[in-house]
Amino acid sequence: MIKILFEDSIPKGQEYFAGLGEVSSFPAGKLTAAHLNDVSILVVRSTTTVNETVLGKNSQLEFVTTATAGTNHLDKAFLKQAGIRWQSAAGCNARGVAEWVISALLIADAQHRIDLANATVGIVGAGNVGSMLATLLTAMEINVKLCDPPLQKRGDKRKLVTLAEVLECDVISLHVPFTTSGEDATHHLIGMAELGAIKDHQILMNAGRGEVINERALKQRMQQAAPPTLILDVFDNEPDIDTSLIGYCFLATPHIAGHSVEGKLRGTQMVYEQVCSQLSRPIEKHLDEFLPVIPPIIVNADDIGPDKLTMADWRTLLLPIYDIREDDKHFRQSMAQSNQFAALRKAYRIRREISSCTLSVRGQINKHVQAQLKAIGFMLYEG
Ligand SMILES: NC(=O)c1ccc[n+]([C@@H]2O[C@H](COP(=O)([O-])OP(=O)(O)OC[C@H]3O[C@@H](n4cnc5c(N)ncnc54)[C@H](O)[C@@H]3O)[C@@H](O)[C@H]2O)c1
Ligand SMILES: O=C(O)[C@H](O)[C@H](O)COP(=O)(O)O
Repeated sequence: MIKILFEDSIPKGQEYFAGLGEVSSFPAGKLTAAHLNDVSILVVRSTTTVNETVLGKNSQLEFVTTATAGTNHLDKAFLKQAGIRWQSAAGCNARGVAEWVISALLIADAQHRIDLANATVGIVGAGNVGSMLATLLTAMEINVKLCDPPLQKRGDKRKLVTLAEVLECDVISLHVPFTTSGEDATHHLIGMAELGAIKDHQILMNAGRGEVINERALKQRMQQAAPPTLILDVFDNEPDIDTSLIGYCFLATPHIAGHSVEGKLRGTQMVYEQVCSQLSRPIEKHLDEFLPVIPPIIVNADDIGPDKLTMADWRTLLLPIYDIREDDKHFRQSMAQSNQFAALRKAYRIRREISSCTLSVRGQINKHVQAQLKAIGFMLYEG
């Protein structure tokens, strides 16, 4: 019987994989060659590095998949040379990250760090996360600029701008993978020169990978006069991060931007389907079976406009679904006691996405507002 090994941080892993073979799990981040005896299929998340050191001379492994968007924990060159196929859960948590950015920007607007209604958000990386973020911001009628040289070279039809143009935007939001080779490598993409160009009226956000910003240069910049507003979800060298960086952040969270219930379960669903395909088995499990239903959210039309949605209206609608300040507060308090980065991530709370929420509006809202609410992802109850 085929052996499937999965990381124990994969939500509903047992429920999804049971029946597809001889299934077992290993503790997140603690994979050893001993776990891999006769294993053909390995399913991980980003805290498990998969390389020659871990796999050793395992000849049985045929397929590795990660229930995450990022793939920098997989040594792709080694896997190719060893003849082991790999896949990822591309796009699984794009909405979760985009909603994290929007929650942060609504707080920054409330605290007069930015005038969001008149701001331009520059997005570096126009892939799944960057595109989702652009869609949601556009629904809120906020200007966006997208920068993605690799996609530009591949003929992407959207209007894409340079990194220099993004560095002039009111918000600079990073959504690139961590890469170390090629002309578009992202390691320290934001270094001394770029940080010097970012002024105190601007916001710098990173929910990509910590290594994309040169943290030494970042700390220097934050110690200089007129530093920008800094919002970080990811850090260099996780989980052993430089905790002093948190003190420079307006908002900081422990790499949970994509940890919505939907984002994580979508990841499991995607890798499950890949394993089914690998084994030529039918897909019998579906996401809806595992997603708890949320009661409708009821708002009064008068409390949200009703003819035009302001940033205050968006706060009324969106912060009850996800308020980043709760994660920021918990992160700061926990890290002040000891470095609990990994533990905080493991025990992350239940957080739902806008697109799982039905909105029931009491009273009349115009067609334009209805369209905006749908465009940001709400299901509208029209009973
Ligand atoms: N914080 C979180 O919870 C979280 C969640 C999801 C993804 N991520 C990170 O964000 C990254 C992006 O996620 P995604 O799902 O959008 O991935 P994606 O692969 O869909 O998109 C990444 C985009 O970045 C572009 N890119 C690569 N190098 C670039 C460069 N030098 N300049 C500008 N653009 C560049 C690529 O062309 C691609 O379009 C992931 O690789 C992962 O590391 C973090
Ligand atoms: O790359 C991704 O998909 C996200 O960064 C994701 O949160 C990473 O996976 P995790 O460390 O949560 O297992």
